[in-house]
Amino acid sequence: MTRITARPLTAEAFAPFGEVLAPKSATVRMINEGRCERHHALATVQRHGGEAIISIFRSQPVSLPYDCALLERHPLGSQAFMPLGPDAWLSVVAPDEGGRPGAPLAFLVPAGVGVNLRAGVWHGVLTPLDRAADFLVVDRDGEGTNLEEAHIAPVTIEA
Ligand SMILES: NC(=O)N[C@@H](O)C(=O)O
Ligand code: NI
Repeated sequence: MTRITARPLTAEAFAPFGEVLAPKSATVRMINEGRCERHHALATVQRHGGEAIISIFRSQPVSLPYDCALLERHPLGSQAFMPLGPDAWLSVVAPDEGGRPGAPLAFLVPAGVGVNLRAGVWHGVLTPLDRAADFLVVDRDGEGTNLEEAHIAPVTIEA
């Protein structure tokens, strides 16, 4: 079975798949009479028709080593995950190769950091680590099929 190691999340490494959602000095706009930093437009909500919605995902965890055998993508819209709790979590993504996922990559996402997956990006379903967790999720709802799943040869993700 293929084994991969979860790697630290960086904006550069994640750029082919989406954006990192974390305070970023380059985007700061001072608002509220100077009392608040607005970290502006860290990512864009993509949607083809339908509407952008905000949900909370209350997910059971996984633990490393984790066997990932199912990836999915949302062709009609982006999907952003922002943890509401104090824990680090795992984001699994993969390039597209002729309509199927290529070799997955696993990113360790620090506590308090989120990601926005661009429309059509292959990813593993939400994977909190070791403890159940709540995530704020911004994605697209509406007409059309916005979920495509791909069963892959299991990949074991290690710390
Ligand atoms: N299916 C669903 O809403 N969740 C997945 O898209 C996921 O990425 O967790
Ligand atoms: Ni998804």
